[in-house]
Amino acid sequence: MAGSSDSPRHKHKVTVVGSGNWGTTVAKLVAENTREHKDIFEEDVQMWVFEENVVVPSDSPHYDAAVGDKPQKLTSVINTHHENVKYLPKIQLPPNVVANPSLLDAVKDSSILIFNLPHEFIGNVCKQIKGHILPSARGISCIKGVTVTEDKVELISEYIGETLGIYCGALSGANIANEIANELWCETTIAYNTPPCDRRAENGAANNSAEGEHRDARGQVSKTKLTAVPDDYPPVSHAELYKLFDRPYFTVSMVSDVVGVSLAGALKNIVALACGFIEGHGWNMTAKTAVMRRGMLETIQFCQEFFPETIQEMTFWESAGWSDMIVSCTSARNWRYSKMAVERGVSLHEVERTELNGQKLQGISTTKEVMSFLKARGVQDKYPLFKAVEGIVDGDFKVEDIPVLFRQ
Ligand SMILES: NC(=O)C1=CN([C@@H]2O[C@H](COP(=O)(O)OP(=O)(O)OC[C@H]3O[C@@H](n4cnc5c(N)ncnc54)[C@H](O)[C@@H]3O)[C@@H](O)[C@H]2O)C=CC1
Ligand SMILES: O=C(CO)COP(=O)(O)O
Repeated sequence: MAGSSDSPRHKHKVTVVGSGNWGTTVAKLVAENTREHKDIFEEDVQMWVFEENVVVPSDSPHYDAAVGDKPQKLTSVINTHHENVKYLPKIQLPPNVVANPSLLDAVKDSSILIFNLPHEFIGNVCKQIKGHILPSARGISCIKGVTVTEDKVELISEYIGETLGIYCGALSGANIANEIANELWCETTIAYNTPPCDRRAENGAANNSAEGEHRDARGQVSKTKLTAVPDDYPPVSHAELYKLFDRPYFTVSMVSDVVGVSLAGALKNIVALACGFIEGHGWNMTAKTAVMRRGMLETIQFCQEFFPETIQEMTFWESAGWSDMIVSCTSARNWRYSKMAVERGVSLHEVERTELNGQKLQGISTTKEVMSFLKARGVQDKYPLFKAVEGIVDGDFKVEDIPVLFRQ
């Protein structure tokens, strides 16, 4: 019953969909919090693992001479040793992170779904779980990327929400997974617009209705009719999400601009590639800051051009904005490996294949998708840096020609 003062009968079951470098790190920090907030969340956190066979290295404390180099299921290694030896080695996971190779079983009855995998896989994952999740589930996307179909660009959170018929917010920030897994302090930004049908806590019980409409990323009334979070569950609003994600080493800032948080996180990967190319070519911080500045201008321009109703410029001063731009262009994977590609004179795909042990460079596909969208709209020349990055990836443009972009 709306407004009942009885404590909710259910707790939120949390599932992390994905178990790469960042997926496993987020599962770790969320599982630490579910243990501390047992009144709101079930303690165990399901982590869906794209199953594969792994060989535990002989220098790992989990190496078993009896097993030797025989490949073992990654889920079984994680559940036995509480370590993701492939994607987050040398980090102890809390025992309440439960690795699950079955996607449908991992999401079953979960009321909070955290999507955290490279963006190229989200379409297939959503296709599989559609119709198999709680209709009242709520999502948070930690994915940095966009979905482009012909001349339409969608935020990943928007795509997830529309495909699954749920509301989905976004988490993004200056976050290097290995640092956070080692509990080195940083900030992050979570964008979440509590749908009107869920606003019992904020509005004093009365207007929690069984289903309702909400506004999409463009500020329009969404075609998706939401099922409200039932009253026998704790609410899902800023307060609960803060408790789920904030750690002493992971400071969360809650905002409502899903567009700014999502697009800043996606587009900075294009700029990070440019900075890697620049440094690989032999230029240094002064050149890189010029590229960061230009990249941020094109990012803000993109947000204003395609999401003018909802974008909030203050978002670029959050961790998801300038902070992520700086960290990504100076120490993240897209920067590091694009620098290596230029230094070695090989393609980015080649470096990804040989150096990343299954991890993905999101900048490569994001550049392609964003450029295909801009070209379909005929506005690619308004984004000269993004265009140059595509040209360099394809071998049609030289790194040393980048300064030409800055001449009016
Ligand atoms: N690693 C980091 O420091 C950070 C990453 N992110 C973002 O988080 C998202 C996830 O990245 P990571 O966890 O770092 O991934 P990752 O690049 O470390 O790992 C790749 C993951 O993809 C999975 N995979 C491979 N083939 C698949 C398939 N066909 N279907 C489904 N999954 C498959 C692998 O099992 C693995 O879990 C990305 O959008 C990234 O931009 C955001 C902040 C920090
Ligand atoms: O998003 C990130 C830093 O905030 C991580 O970026 P990379 O995927 O390039 O490592």
